[in-house]
Amino acid sequence: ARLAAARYGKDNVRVYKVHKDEATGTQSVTEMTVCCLLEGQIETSYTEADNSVVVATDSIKNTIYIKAKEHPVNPPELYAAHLGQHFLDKYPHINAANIKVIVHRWTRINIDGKPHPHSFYRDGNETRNVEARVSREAGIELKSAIQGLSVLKSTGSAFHGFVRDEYTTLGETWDRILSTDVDATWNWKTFATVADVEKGVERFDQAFEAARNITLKTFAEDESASVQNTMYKMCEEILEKAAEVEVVGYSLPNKHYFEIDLSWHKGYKNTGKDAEVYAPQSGPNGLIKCEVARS
Ligand SMILES: O=c1[nH]c(=O)c2nn[nH]c2[nH]1
Repeated sequence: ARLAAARYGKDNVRVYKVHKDEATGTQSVTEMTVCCLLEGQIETSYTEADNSVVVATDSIKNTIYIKAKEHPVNPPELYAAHLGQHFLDKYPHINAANIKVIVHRWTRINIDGKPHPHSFYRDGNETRNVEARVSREAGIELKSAIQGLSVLKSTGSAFHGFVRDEYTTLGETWDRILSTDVDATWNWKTFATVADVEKGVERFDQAFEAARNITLKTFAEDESASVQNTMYKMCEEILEKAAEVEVVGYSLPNKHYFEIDLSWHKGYKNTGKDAEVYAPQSGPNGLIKCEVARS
């Protein structure tokens, strides 16, 4: 037998960092969950119980905290680049670091119309994520994402004209509920160094805001003919907005809401244009994926 692939490290490292603006007394907080997996000349730790090549996962966890102390944790793309590059700079036998940063939402609470200086609430399970691969071979590869942004529209969605054959029972509809959990990703051009990531660093927050706003606006305003077509429009707009992004992808579950025929009860009308009471489905769900690149 031979070792075909190997990477190891620490997962589920929860990190919180506060920034205190002395001048205004305003405090800002960031909470994230980090995974960091290393690759390199570590084969003998698997094949020969040679631990001399192992940077302990406990040390990797410590490094995640130290780098959060030494460097900004925002944007997460910059923190991930600093963290990954550290392992290449410190350990000659480590050739790649695979990092995932999941940033949780702490949104500032507005009290009587005024933003509170140090109080926040979790407005949804949506997260902002970054996956970074920092390697000697390729440099810094960054993939940003929005995950878990649940949306629903009560109309403005249709689905008709699809294949009808002996396997088809689904009726055509010109007016349906559309609901999904947004999983949007955008891949950046490769950065050669951390300095290159740092130069024009505002690009990352701008792309995140653009991707989130385009997703919500297109979802709301598009007279959707299908999940496929609506998500394609989102990708086109994000590519247009973010010059240094090479590929945009979406993976959208179609979370179905079924009409309930209540005509058995006193002839109640509750289907088609009279539908008001629906049965939200936990599964099965449609799952529609795409990746869109520049032509
Ligand atoms: O938007 C949709 N796309 C599909 O491919 C599909 N299949 N069933 N319902 C669907 N809705």
